[in-house]
Amino acid sequence: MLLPSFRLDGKKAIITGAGRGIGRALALGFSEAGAEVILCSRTKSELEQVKAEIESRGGSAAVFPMDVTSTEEIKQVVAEIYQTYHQIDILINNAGMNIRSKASDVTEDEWVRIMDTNVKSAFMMSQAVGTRMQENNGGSILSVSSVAGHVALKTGVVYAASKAAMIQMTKVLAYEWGSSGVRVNSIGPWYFETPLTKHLLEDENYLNDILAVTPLKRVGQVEELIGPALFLSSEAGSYVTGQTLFVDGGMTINGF
Ligand SMILES: NC(=O)C1=CN([C@@H]2O[C@H](COP(=O)(O)OP(=O)(O)OC[C@H]3O[C@@H](n4cnc5c(N)ncnc54)[C@H](OP(=O)(O)O)[C@@H]3O)[C@@H](O)[C@H]2O)C=CC1
Ligand SMILES: C[C@H](O)[C@@H]1OC(=O)[C@H](O)[C@@H]1O
Repeated sequence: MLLPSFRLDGKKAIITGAGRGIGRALALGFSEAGAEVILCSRTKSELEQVKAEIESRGGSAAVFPMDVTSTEEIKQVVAEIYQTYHQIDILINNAGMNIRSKASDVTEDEWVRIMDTNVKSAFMMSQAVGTRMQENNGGSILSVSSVAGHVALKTGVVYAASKAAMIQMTKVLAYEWGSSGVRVNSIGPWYFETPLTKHLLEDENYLNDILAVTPLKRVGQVEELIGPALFLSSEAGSYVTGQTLFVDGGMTINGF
């Protein structure tokens, strides 16, 4: 059998920010691929809705509310998850936010909130889960960065710095943990329709600006991230680590 498997049967996957948007789509997709998904975010009601949707489709999910900006909460909830599951095979660091200020207007509070939510959380989750993966038989960590971590956008310098940090963190964790069978990768989306971007994409002029630099001439649908994420998290990506796959409709290749 030459074809690799995208199936995740018997695998256990933690997904942060799973209550809506990209995280919800990945939770539904990874469940359909056979994984037992562990749903984390602050809003328990959203997580319960996703759990119910997964179960209605015959899948299995658990809700573990968590504020990823709290390192203590990460340590406590990850310990609780391991008491229940004993082994985690996949971690998706998806939780994130943005405050789109001009550089000259950025406040220290904005810096802290964005950096804590987007990149400190991803590192602390990776450390809490990745060190346990090394003691078991390895695993896969996937962080959701952004094209903003690779090219200059008008969506905020702090957000861009946080997403660029995720890309470099991916490389160094992959470098340190490869020998113990832990693969570490990222995906870098361009615009996808989610609650985070809905108000932006409803602005016709802003949408036209996006389409003007997007070779595929459309924004992405969250379901289109499931395949790339599955590839990097499953046996199909077994020899891929330290990489960032931009899922961007061609936006990052743009020149003139
Ligand atoms: N949509 C897009 O176009 C793009 C998105 N991205 C990235 O994708 C990821 C998901 O974005 P998207 O789905 O659009 O965003 P949404 O705002 O739709 O969802 C964000 C998710 O993260 C969770 N979250 C936010 N803060 C915290 C926190 N402190 N602790 C735990 N969970 C938290 C939210 O739940 P709750 O508020 O209940 O905690 C929610 O489930 C982000 O990292 C974003 O930067 C990257 C490129 C493009
Ligand atoms: C492509 C970016 O990541 C996108 O831009 C924004 O303003 C949102 O924060 C999205 O993340």
